[in-house]
Amino acid sequence: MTADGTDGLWTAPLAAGPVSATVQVPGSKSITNRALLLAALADGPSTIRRPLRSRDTDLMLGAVRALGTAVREEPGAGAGPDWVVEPQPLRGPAAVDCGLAGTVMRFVPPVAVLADGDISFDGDPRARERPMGPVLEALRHLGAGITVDGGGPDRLPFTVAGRGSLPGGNVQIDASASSQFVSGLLLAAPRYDKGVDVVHVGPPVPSLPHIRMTILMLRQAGVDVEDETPQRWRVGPGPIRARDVDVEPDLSNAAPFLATALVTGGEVTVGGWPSTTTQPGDSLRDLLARMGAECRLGRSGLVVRGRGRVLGIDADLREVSELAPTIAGIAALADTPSTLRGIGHMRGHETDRLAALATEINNLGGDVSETRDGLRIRPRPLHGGVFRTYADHRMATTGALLGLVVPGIQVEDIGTTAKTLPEFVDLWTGMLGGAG
Ligand SMILES: O=C(O)C1=C[C@@H](OP(=O)(O)O)[C@@H](O)[C@H](O)C1
Ligand SMILES: C=C(OP(=O)(O)O)C(=O)O
Repeated sequence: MTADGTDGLWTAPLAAGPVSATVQVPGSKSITNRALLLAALADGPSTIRRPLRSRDTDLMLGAVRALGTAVREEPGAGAGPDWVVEPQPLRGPAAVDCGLAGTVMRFVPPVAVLADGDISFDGDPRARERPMGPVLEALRHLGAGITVDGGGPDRLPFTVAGRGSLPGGNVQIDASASSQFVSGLLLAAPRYDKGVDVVHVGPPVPSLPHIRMTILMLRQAGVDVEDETPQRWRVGPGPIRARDVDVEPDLSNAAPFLATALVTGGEVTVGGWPSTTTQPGDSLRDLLARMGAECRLGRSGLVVRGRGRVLGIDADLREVSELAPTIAGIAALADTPSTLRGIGHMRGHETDRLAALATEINNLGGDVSETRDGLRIRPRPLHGGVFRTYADHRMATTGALLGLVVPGIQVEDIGTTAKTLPEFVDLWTGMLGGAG
């Protein structure tokens, strides 16, 4: 069933005027899923406060529980319960459903090698196409036994033969398709006999802030991590200390809400914006300012104000590709052209996001072309129509953003936002309730 309960199409609400609102976005997917995994590997119980509840985090919860970890809910300060995680010896056999979650498919196999039995992995049809090879090759090199079901290329579905331990050590990896390949190895590495020494060899690694997030969370858990040499990360063996984690709001999920201020000439505040963070969404302050907004970080949160003009941008988004669909949506509504670069790896995300954005914006009358590693966007007046989403939460929120100012946009499968933000429709319509 879809949000409108009828034909699978959600009529995106048009903003009646400049939108003025304050929005609280739920917790970060990336922090929640790292915290869950580290808690499952830790030396004692811990609490995750204000975790994100969404499809991706439920899948990670399912994965750690399948491996034997006890997780119970407890009333907390957030909208939903906190999670109390009690690590247990990791056990197999078990089956892990990755859904379409990159964090589950890339972070859990390096942990599954530590279980005492076979752990099988599968996911959505699209998950079977997402890049996995370098992770499986690296794990085999570090001593793991992994068989791809059906004997095909290194993709889902596959089975990890958990043997209770892994030698670990030195490994080279091409992480140009996803930073998650590196993060996954680093998160499990303290529990390997020799830790790991990972060297990236290949074209640049995307989404480096997410690797910095991994390193920070490991260090906060008392793990020895060296990252002084570019493209090289070393994690020493040793305990992962149990620690309670407060999950920050998901700053990437804040993007379409803040973009609303820019494209409607209004003012939107996202509460609880951290003063320092490893989340790539913090770059919105710079990106939205370059596109014409005024951004102010204060006690109430991040305040973004539109000033009537929306400027195109020439930006390398390699480090912050989670923001690219929103930036592309703003660019399609701008007064001047944009070039988005450094995001070729987005062809391996929930869908081929470069193709999807170009196709769907062009279907509304836009002029977007794909380049080798990005998009060129020449603004043109858009018209209504169906905006297809390809099971991609960020396509869905981009369709909603365009629909604020282009009458008659219908977003297909708005429910796909449940991947990281099940409350999207409520938050969106709540935000517009304040439109003047
Ligand atoms: O480690 C993480 O939590 C993530 C890393 C990034 O992946 P890529 O490096 O594949 O872009 C990001 O796009 C994804 O949404 C979350
Ligand atoms: C790329 C994304 O997700 P995943 O963690 O599945 O890679 C994303 O959320 O934009």
